[in-house]
Amino acid sequence: MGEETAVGMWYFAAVAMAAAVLAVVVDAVVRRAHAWWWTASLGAGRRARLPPGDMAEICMANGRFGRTGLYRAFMFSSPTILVTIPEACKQVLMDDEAFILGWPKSTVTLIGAKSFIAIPHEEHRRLRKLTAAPINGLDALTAYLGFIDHTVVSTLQALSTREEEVEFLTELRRMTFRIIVQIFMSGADDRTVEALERCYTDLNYGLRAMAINLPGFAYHRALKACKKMVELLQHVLDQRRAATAKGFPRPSVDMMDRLIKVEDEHGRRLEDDAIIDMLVMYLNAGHESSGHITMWATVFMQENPDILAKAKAEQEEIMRNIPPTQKGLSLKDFRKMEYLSQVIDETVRFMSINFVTFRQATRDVFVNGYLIPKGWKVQLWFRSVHTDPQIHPHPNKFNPSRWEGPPPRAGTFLAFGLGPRLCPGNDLAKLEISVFLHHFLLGYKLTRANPSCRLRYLPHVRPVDNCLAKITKISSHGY
Ligand code: HEM
Repeated sequence: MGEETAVGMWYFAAVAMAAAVLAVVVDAVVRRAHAWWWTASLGAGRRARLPPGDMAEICMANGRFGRTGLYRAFMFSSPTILVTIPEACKQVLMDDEAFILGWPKSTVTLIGAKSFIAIPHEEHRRLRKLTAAPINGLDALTAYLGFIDHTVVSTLQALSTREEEVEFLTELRRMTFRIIVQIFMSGADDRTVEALERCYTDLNYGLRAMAINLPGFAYHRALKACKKMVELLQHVLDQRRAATAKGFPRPSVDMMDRLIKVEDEHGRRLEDDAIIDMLVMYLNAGHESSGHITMWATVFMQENPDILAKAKAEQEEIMRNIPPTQKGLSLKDFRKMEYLSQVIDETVRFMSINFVTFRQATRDVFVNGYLIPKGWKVQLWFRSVHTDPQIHPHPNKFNPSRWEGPPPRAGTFLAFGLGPRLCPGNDLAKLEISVFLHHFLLGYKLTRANPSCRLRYLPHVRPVDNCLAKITKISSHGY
């Protein structure tokens, strides 16, 4: 190497080093400027009560600042408190006066300004009571059990007769979508249901994507899907109103009927756009998570022969006790599925499909001794709670038996949330997932095309091949 080349290399290395140092210094200055900008107005007293953190755009909370459970950061252009421990999550989730929802604007645009994620407190309570009652509690769900059972059986039959491999997740999302559509707008024609289902695929990719409204971006496609969905739902609503005006009797009351008829204390009814936003939200929340969890529970059982054998034995026992005259499953049978229920709880813990949720403080609040200032956003990290070894020993082990015994301490299991915003579809979700697993365990096998397929984490964790697999019927077991 010539002397000149060596000098050149040293020079290059020195410049690179200086650039790196400068980047670190600029980064530190920007962090301090951020921190100063957002905290200066709080005054020294309130500032001193803030949780640790440095208002950087991304905060490596737990590791960097010790186990305080609350950290401050700067996310989605807002000063934010991240909450990662059960007691603090519980306090925030239970208090819907001090903490309203705080979803990013881009999410509200997609899900609807008149849906639960954006309507005022009182309106939320009123509409939640109306819509949650028909799907909450096992007695209310009796009305849907026959349809769920029938849909599951026909889905599995159809999948197992397909020569080629199928995208198991896609098929499950379709199945759970058909179930939620039946509950919310029974009798919708197949073309509308399929068109809506396609829209939801685009909507979901956009929900947790960067809000860039330019062709080629997921958010742009999601906005287009939303527009189409509103048109489709408006058409169904118009048809429903026209049929009612002509006096055609409805075979049974579904959620759309309830939303059309409901009146507030002044006798006012919901406008069409409010009904549509509610439908957009419920149809979305009502099928995506259930479809994903059904897939993961099936996959985990296939991957763990002991768990599969135990779950199958429980279902065989239930089958032995079903009288020959009974058609399909009953709620009594479902109540006996104790181990299967643990498998589902473990799947929702293990996958934390809804890994984070968003709130905003309406006033200064102290949580775990730290101040959450008025107006600041709050992110509740359910995944951190579910993977904390001090709460769930060996969190990376899929172990349904950890749910044996008394119910978990409040706040340690947040898969369905908690408090006034607790998922109103939790019983429905568990019922439909159980019915699917019941039939699957008794008669089918899943053979994945790419068992160690790479995962995609947003919007929900899933294999990139959507769980491409062959479904084989291995026994007819009474069905
Ligand atoms: C395994 C399946 C499911 C999981 C893991 C799940 C999870 C959750 C969680 C964590 C929340 C609370 C969010 C928060 O506090 O900000 C929630 C809310 C909600 N879920 Fe579910 N969910 C599931 C199935 C369903 C189903 C089947 C429905 C439809 C009937 C549904 C409808 C909703 C609605 C409407 C909300 C908003 C409630 C409100 O703001 O008052 N979910 N869900």
